[in-house]
Formats: sequence, structure tokens, C-alpha cells
Amino acid sequence: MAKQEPGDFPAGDIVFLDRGDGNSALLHLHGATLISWKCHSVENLFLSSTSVFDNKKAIRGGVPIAFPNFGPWPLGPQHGFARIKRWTVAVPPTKDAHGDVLAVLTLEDDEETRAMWDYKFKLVYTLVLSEKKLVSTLVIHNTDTKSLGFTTLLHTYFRVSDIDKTTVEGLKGLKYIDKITGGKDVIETRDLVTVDRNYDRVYKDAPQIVVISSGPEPSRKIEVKSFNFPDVVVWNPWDVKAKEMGDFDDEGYKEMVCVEVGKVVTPVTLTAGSQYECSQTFTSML
Ligand SMILES: O=P(O)(O)OC[C@H]1O[C@H](O)[C@H](O)[C@@H](O)[C@@H]1O
Repeated sequence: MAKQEPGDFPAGDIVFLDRGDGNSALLHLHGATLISWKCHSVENLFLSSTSVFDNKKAIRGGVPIAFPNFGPWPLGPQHGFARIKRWTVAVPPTKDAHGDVLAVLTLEDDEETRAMWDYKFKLVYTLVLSEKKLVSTLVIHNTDTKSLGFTTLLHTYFRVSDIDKTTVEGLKGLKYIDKITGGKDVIETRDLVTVDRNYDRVYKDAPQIVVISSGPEPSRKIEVKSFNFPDVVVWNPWDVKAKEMGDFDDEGYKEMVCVEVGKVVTPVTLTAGSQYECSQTFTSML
């Protein structure tokens, strides 16, 4: 079983946002990785049952944060260090008058990050949970006296009932890079993108809204609305790659699709003292 309940972890390792009505979100401080988002008790995120929780390896599933680099990185680990650093709770889960819950986590440079990437920075990750909705906002502050450059992405693993019946809407007409086949940009011609093999595609200049619909029992239809994340990666390892990964369920590829909003094609340059805000909002449409 995937560990997606608060009781699966020491209390000091997690942040639990709970509306008390079946809408909840669970974050692990390792990487500030969101590992569960439930709407009316239905889990919407995929987490591998073989994910390792050793506070070292990246968590396999949920929403790992790629920063300051998406993809292979000559200066450090793939997808950067944010997903494997311990984040700090700046504001613990706090309920407002409507029952909505807010929490804020932060990550700042330290000796280890500066040894890889010699910049001072602060990341502020704010989650606001309401009924059938979760807003995740990442603000990247350059706290250094020099400019810095980065790419970033929220690597969301959506849980689906049946990958064969899953569609991603909103990508038609976009150019994408197919990282599996390489080569030139391809134009997406489908209204509804389906995944039937190892997919690793970077869609460029996507609209702000994409919708993931999964198969029945339970049916899910999740709208992802992004801000300042112009690119969308669609990834599924499929059978062979799933087996090759030690921390991925062999059959898990049938129950997930990664739809990852990011700023990855063109890096951001932040001058000293400036900041970049980006966000994704999940809304359950059912
Ligand atoms: O195994 P990870 O480092 O978590 O990366 C998992 C995947 O992340 C993204 O979707 C990339 O586009 C893929 O190329 C990569 O395989």
C-alpha cells in the first residue's frame, strides 16, 4: 500500500491540511513533496507503494518540486535539489473562517546547495486547500547580490483508474519535444491526448488550463490551472521502465500519468533581490 495517510509517518515529517470533510492534503517535509490530495475522500495523487522514505532519495509520486533545474543537471542531481532537501514549516496548517486550510513551507540555500549551485535563494511554497480545490504557489526569491538562472517544475503524478481510459485535454496545436524519440518539434493534433506507451513529452507554451480525465470507479476529472508555468510535461514510464525503476510499482504505470507544469524550455533569470511567482491550482470537476 502506498503511504498516503498521516499515520504512516512520524508527526514531525509531515504537514497535514485537513478540512474535516474528506478534503485534505498531506505533505512530506522531504522535498515539500505533496503525497496526498483527497477530494471527498477520493485520492487524486499517485504514490508508488515502493517509494523510499529515507529522507535522501526523492519521493516517487505525489508532487515533487524540480528546482533549480529540470532534467539531468551537470551541477547536481536530476531535477535539482529542492525535492531532496528538508523544508521548513513557516506557517503550520491554519484554518480560516470558511474552513479552508493554509500552510507555508520554505527552503533556503545552505552549504550543501551552495556547493552545487553558488547562489543565495529562498523558496516559499504556499498551499491553500478548499473544497475540491488546492492552490500551490511557489515563489522563488533571489536573495543574492548577483543574478541567477533556473528552471522549475511541479512534477505531479495524477492517480487514474485506468490509463487506457485517461485523457489530457488542452494540448492540441502545441509544439512538443518528444524526449523518447528525440528529433524535431512535433505538433499535437489530438483534442484528447491518450498515453499508450512510454511517454516523455515537453509541450511548449501551453494554455493555462489542462484537464485530466481518468477512467471510471472512481471517476476523476481534474482541472490544472497554471500561472507562470508555460510548459507541460506528460510522462509515463510504461511497463519496461517501470520495472527498471526500483521504487516504482511494476504495474503502477496503469494507474498514473504525470502532467507536470513548469518553466523548463526557457530558463528564468532573476536579478539580485527579485522574485518569480508561479502556481498551479487543481480543481476537481466532479
Ligand atoms: O526518475 P526521476 O528523476 O524522478 O524522473 C522522472 C521523469 O521526470 C520527468 O517527467 C522527465 O521528463 C523524465 O525524463 C523523467 O524520467
